[in-house]
Amino acid sequence: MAPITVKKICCIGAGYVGGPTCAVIALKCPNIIVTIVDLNQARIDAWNSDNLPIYEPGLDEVVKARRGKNLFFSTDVDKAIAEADLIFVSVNTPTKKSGIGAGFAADLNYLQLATRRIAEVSTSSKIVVEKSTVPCRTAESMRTILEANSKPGCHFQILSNPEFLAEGTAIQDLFAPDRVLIGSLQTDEGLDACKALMSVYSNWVPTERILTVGLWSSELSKLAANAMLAQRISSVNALSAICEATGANIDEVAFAVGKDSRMGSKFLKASVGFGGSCFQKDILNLVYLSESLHLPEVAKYWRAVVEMNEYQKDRFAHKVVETLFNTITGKKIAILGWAFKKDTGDTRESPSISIANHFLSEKARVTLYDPQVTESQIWLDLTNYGEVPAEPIKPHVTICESAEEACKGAEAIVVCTEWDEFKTLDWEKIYKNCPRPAFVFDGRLMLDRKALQKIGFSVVTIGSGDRP
Ligand SMILES: NC(=O)c1ccc[n+]([C@@H]2O[C@H](COP(=O)([O-])OP(=O)(O)OC[C@H]3O[C@@H](n4cnc5c(N)ncnc54)[C@H](O)[C@@H]3O)[C@@H](O)[C@H]2O)c1
Ligand SMILES: O=c1ccn([C@@H]2O[C@H](COP(=O)(O)OP(=O)(O)O[C@H]3O[C@H](CO)[C@@H](O)[C@H](O)[C@H]3O)[C@@H](O)[C@H]2O)c(=O)[nH]1
Repeated sequence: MAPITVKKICCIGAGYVGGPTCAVIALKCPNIIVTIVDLNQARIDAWNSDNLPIYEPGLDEVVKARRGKNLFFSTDVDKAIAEADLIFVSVNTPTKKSGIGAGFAADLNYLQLATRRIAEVSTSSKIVVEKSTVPCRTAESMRTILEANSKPGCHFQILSNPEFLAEGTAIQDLFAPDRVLIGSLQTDEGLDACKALMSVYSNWVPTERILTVGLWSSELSKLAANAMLAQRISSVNALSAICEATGANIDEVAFAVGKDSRMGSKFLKASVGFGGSCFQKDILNLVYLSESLHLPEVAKYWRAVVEMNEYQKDRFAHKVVETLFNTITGKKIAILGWAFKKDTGDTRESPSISIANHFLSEKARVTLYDPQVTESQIWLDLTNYGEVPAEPIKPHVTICESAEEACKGAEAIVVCTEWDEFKTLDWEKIYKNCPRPAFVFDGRLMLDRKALQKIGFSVVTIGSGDRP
């Protein structure tokens, strides 16, 4: 059979993954027409404007370079599907909120609706690529849906091509990925489809970095990668508690451990806990998968990674209360950083949310500052998207335009996100405007502890105890 040439790509889902990934494909493959579609009109309007819907360093330049040339954003989902030879399905797969598996299993409703739409509007054969993170063997149900609803003569090949980009570094991750993983059925048709997708990536990714495996291995590798990354953070965070109790220092321990070439130094930064839309969701998904496969010990093992993360967030919030002489009622507490990590405006599962809720439940007055998160997003998070009434908390929360404003008069300054600008704040000036004793809680181990102590602050850091 002649090799399949990909000329038109459709990406369903213009979110944190679909947008950047397919914008980079458009940049690197000027001969391919890439159309990114979404049902959300406001999101598509933003992609077509000067104010992109997500903040990601380097993304503006990529989009501006190709938009209107071979990169298009549209809500006309059906047209883009019908015209494409290859379709990325990059829709959200959140944790189920109700029904069987609630709180653990992935909600595959968006994925299945998109799949059904592909079958219904396609008048020619297509390669359908699972880009969303899904449980192992999802491709099988996608195939059943496609085959049951397709028109005569339309054939679909399904590939798994999970995305490994991290927010905040998405563009550099996409430009130079550690690997691109493609899973396919090991049939002639499956392998041909795999070659077609490889030909897209090989426009910029070295061949040795494009890994081809079976479908189920590819699906499971994505969950496995996230579970093992999160496990490292929970391990280092568990050790941070031992450091605080013994006088050891977690940065020193992590440095020493990470020097072992079998382990490596990355992803060993103790913190207030991991956040983001993926780690917790994907581990819970793995827990559910393990339970469904009657592997309770395996499920218990992975669940502990999430439990340790909850413990770390609670432990940090408790430490603030304890240090402020066991009460923060009526006290002003400044939270610096609302995003789940620096260089993104994304707040999904951000530890700042749990920590702020903890302070509010203790009746503190909370001031907040984040350089990228909008005030309306902060309110959505604080009210759990409208599930918690805003009125009772409104008088206790102030969202500020700068870190300095948030810190003015605060009895404690709590750093929750490692934004670079927090390192270079005018800490002397901030100190002058704080009541005494003035506390800084560094939940990211990012500030110069000695310099702050010299100014007069009492500094409490995750993973370093007071014992000499
Ligand atoms: N965010 C990340 O860093 C990241 C990284 C790797 C993988 N992933 C995975 O990628 C997937 C997408 O994540 P995201 O963060 O981009 O989600 P997102 O919520 O930002 O974007 C998903 C988009 O899909 C749209 N959508 C849903 N159903 C649709 C349909 N039937 N037709 C058209 N549009 C539809 C939604 O409106 C939304 O805009 C998830 O499975 C996630 O686990 C995310
Ligand atoms: O040493 C570390 C590293 C990270 N974090 C925290 O862990 C969370 C996740 O960080 P990161 O993994 O950098 O960002 P994500 O965008 O969530 O990316 C993860 O999740 C994506 C979605 O599946 C995957 O594609 C990526 O490979 C995977 O790194 C954040 O709250 C970080 O602050 C730490 O606390 N310590």
